[in-house]
Amino acid sequence: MYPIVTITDHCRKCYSCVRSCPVKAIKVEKSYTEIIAERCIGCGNCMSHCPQHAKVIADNVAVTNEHLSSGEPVVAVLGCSFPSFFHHCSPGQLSAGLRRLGFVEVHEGASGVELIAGEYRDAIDNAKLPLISSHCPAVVDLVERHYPQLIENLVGVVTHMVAMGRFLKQVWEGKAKVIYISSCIAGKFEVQAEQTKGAVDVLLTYRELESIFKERGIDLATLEEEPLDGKEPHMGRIFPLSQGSFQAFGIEADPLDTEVVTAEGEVNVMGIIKDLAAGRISPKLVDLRFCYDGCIGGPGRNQALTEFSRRNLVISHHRKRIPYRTSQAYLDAAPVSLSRTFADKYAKLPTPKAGDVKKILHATNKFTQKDELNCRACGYRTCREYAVAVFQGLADLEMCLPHNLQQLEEERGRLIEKYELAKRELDRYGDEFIVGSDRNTLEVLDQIKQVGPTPTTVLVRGESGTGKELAARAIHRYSKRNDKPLVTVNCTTITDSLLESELFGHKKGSFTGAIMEKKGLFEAAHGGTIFLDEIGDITPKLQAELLRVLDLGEVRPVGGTAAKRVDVRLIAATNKSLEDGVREGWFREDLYYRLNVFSITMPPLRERVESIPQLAHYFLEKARKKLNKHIDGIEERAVSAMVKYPWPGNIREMQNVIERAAVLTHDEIIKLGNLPLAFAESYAEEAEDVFDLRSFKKEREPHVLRVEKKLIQRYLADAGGNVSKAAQLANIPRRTFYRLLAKHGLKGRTIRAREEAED
Ligand SMILES: Nc1ncnc2c1ncn2[C@@H]1O[C@H](COP(=O)(O)OP(=O)(O)OP(=O)(O)O)[C@@H](O)[C@H]1O
Repeated sequence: MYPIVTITDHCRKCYSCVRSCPVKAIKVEKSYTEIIAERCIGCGNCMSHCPQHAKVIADNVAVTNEHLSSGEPVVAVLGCSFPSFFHHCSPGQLSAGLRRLGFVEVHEGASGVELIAGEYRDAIDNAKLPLISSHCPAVVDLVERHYPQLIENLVGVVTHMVAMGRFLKQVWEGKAKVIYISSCIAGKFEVQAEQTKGAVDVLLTYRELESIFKERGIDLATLEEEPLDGKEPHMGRIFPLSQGSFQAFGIEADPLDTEVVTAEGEVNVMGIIKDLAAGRISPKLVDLRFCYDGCIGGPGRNQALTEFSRRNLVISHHRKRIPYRTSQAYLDAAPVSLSRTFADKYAKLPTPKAGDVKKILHATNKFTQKDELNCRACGYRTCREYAVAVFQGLADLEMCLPHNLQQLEEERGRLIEKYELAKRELDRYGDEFIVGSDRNTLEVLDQIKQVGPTPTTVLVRGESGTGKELAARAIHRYSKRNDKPLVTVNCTTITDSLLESELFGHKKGSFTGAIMEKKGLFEAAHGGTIFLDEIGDITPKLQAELLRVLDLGEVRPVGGTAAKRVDVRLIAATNKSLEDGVREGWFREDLYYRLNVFSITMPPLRERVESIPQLAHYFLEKARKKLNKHIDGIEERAVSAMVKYPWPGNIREMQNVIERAAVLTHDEIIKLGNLPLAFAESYAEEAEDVFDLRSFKKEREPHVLRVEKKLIQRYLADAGGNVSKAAQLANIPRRTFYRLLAKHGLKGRTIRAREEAED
């Protein structure tokens, strides 16, 4: 199993691991970062620096427990730095605890240091090349995986851990398992490496051991001390300290000696290795440890203690007397082979060709040296290093934070623009429909339904407030683009100079105030419809540009040369006569023909009189909702006044009049008195007409009656007073004739006789 694993759910891609990895052994996957096993040297930096604890040591607790319960003898070896971790108990108590777990013997790894000390002294004496110490497994991995040219410089001696393993296996004739307990992560690689395999069975960290004690309920500080096993080490115990290896190996070290160089910590070690690889230095021996503070600073160290305390604990352990029980087998043991070989494990990454890096830099908006911020947010030291990593498949383009921020900022701008557009639309129109059932309105609706689904440009004409914009919206709604934006622009509300940039966008710096590139409304409407209201008011320059857009289907941002393709349907509106414009020269004839492909004329409200009551109630409903006021309806007299009123401001005026009346009324009904004075006047005129009509009726009545009486008398006379005959002559029913006689107080023959007498 690989010694360091990623808990992918915990990884938040902060790139701390990328930043802290000295050898580019981290690959960025879609949602987490992963260790590249072939490149990793086990230094544990990625683990120590991960704020989310997403990189952890692979768990060896289970395998340890398996060995302990297998019935086979298992021997524990305590790494040299153990006193700086288990400082709440004595070594004897630790030994007792380990025995309780089932270990048959407990040794100190420091004895292994003393096993290899002689080998080191010999190697130095016989050195023909600058030697690199091989007791730090991270350094060995660094050379094997990244600087294979230095493999022959490595001292061909095993680490003290492997030395101990081999020694114990020999004494136990291979019948015991050896578990080494340490703070070193790289040691886990060494346990598995081909050249050192078999010496140690498991490398358990101090923390893992601590968790086993906890799990078993063993409190070390309360235990009776038990002796440790094997040969008691001496100077080997100071090996884990910074520069402790020379004393432990018995090598005279002079601080002024340039032949024997010692270095600890990533930066120093990397520097020396690079110098050696480049042939810049050639000392006799470089003694290296990848961890700062030597082996007491390993990734599995006790982090609650300072380096100073850890150092003191190791030194005081060295000075103390420790209970030991050394069996004869260890005293009689034959020497064991401590040599080893190394392998070339170099895994080459692809090298970018000329232009590859540039292409990647361009993709993250870096065109000049100044654009390369080298901010390290991606984890790489420079933008170029990062671009190379992208090329090598280790990093991806999304890791560049400044680029991401810029993109987000742009996206935010686009969203704000979209939001503003949508809000503007919603505020003004909501989901309004064309109301009205008069002949003219129905005709317009028919035209809208016909032209809507086609891609044809539409020119909507009509007086102000007749619903031209509403018609444009309806056309868009009936079109096949109704899932795409409808962008409306009133050409008179923006100054001429700004309108052009508003419509077509502008390049950064194209005019004062153009601090960043801006997309135009034509682009915002891409795929949908643009409605240009008051088209008769645009400048000749804009007319020319608009013609270009309509002819070529592309826009040219202000200050830019490159055109952008747009797919936009145009609906224009005007209340001006464009024909007059063409005649008088203020409107381009070619644009006029381009716009006037299909024209719809919105009738004025005075030509939709039949729909006035319906519209009035529709707007009352809207006002009621807007004002949240309880209003039942509109008084009959007020409706009549509206029907009579000429509505110069058309439907918009009606909407305003009703909303105003709804505000003013104190009753639950809108009355004539709530309408502007002009309505009361038009109502009074109508009332006067009615009065005149009545007086006419009054005047006419007596004349009609007189003529009617005379006629009846004549028919009666002609019929010789015979009523039936008279009715026949008059061609009306007899019953009706009798009613008329009664109405005028006449009688058949008597009438005649009297008439004759009168004559
Ligand atoms: N038939 C209708 N049914 C319902 N509401 C209407 C109708 N016609 C117009 N309106 C409303 O009247 C108001 C004015 O309409 P619109 O803005 O479409 O007119 P316009 O002709 O474009 O005006 P202008 O020429 O001044 O721009 C809007 O609130 C609109 O919703």
